[in-house]
Amino acid sequence: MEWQFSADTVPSSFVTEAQARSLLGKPPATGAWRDGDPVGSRRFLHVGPLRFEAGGSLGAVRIAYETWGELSPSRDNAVLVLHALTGDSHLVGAAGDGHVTAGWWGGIVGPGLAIDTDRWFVVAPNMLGGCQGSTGPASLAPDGTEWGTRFPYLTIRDQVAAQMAFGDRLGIDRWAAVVGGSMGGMHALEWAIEAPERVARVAVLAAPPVTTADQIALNSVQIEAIRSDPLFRSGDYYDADDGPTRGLALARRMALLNYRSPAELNLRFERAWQSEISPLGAGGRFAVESYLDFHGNKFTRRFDANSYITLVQAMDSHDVGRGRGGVAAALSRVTARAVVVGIDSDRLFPVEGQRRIARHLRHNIDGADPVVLESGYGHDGFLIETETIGAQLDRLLD
Ligand SMILES: CC(=O)SCCNC(=O)CCNC(=O)[C@H](O)C(C)(C)COP(=O)(O)OP(=O)(O)OC[C@H]1O[C@@H](n2cnc3c(N)ncnc32)[C@H](O)[C@@H]1OP(=O)(O)O
Ligand SMILES: N[C@@H](CCO)C(=O)O
Repeated sequence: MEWQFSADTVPSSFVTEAQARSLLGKPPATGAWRDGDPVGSRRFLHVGPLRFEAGGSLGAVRIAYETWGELSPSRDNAVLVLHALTGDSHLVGAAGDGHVTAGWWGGIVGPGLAIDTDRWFVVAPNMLGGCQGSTGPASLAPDGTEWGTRFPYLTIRDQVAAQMAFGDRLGIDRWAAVVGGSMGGMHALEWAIEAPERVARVAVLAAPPVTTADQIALNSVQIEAIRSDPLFRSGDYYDADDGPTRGLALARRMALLNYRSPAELNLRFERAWQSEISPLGAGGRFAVESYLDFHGNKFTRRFDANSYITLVQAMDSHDVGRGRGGVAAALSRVTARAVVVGIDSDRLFPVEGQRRIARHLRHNIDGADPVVLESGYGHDGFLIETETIGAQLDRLLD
């Protein structure tokens, strides 16, 4: 266990596209990261122009993605895996540039695993608005500077529209399965509702049919934590030497409280006190505070604050029933064979949401019920409980 971070640590920030281009010796103009260019194990495709629900638009959109396995000659074995709020395209460790990283679903995707890459062609895009290669607020606009606050307001449906255009460019008319957890589960649900003819199977893990007032409230204090950091500079911080790392780290601490369960935190950290690194002499911190600080600070090195706000607001927009006659009517459009998984200790997206989804799906493999996993890990159980989550995906794909 490492203890090197304190609440006062000022971490180095997320690396923007402009900085990355400079490090790679690429000219600071927009247009690099051409279609098919590999960067590590990532590739890129451009789609667009796209118009968005709230009225904004983007002339061109870059989608970063990774794939595993082989597409069959009849193109009928493609599985789309959609990541959660702060995830990315990197499902499985790869040695693209000699650097091996674990990937966020390494226990689920791979040869002989639940999503068996000897059988399925697995595609994982980074979502529109993100900051791991796809176009987002930290990407360069046509004028060569970051979009920043000029980036359009996005909804979950806008992000799925971008994923559909991406699927078109890949030449995949129909997915053998669309799988997503948390925010990725919102996307998966939208796919199955909006384009039932393109989705043979769908897995919705730890995601709700609508983002509730309670969940919007949890998101709103996180957004405010970022905005109230003076270094946020109303969103125009890309040219500054320092950014809103303190506000972003605080937002992540708040979010983490909803990602884990009270029982886990109590069991794991108890009232343990640590004073080894205290800057206060006689002071110190509770171990759980140190844990939150650690994750808050670590997060600022991989995520952009404007992107975080864009994605959280997209989650707030989620309501499968909007303009479709309500939740039940929307869900009744789904023709895909489905599995819906909830986690009993999830305090972010409680099981009641998954019950509501399962109740209205015509081809849910468990009838009117979701699968409810018993796990102490809370919402993050869909990332941690790979054996039990894998078993449910296995049932769907069998
Ligand atoms: C699809 C997607 O959602 S992708 C995004 C998923 N990734 C994330 O969310 C990134 C943040 N990470 C996490 O939330 C978690 O690591 C998970 C969900 C991925 C995995 O959970 P766990 O295996 O339970 O990891 P846990 O939350 O215990 O974190 C472990 C880290 O906390 C550190 N830690 C644990 N206790 C303490 C403490 N008291 N003080 C400081 N640091 C601590 C550990 O040293 C370890 O550090 P490391 O990441 O450098 O190895
Ligand atoms: N740990 C996940 C939780 C949200 O589902 C993430 O950061 O994306």
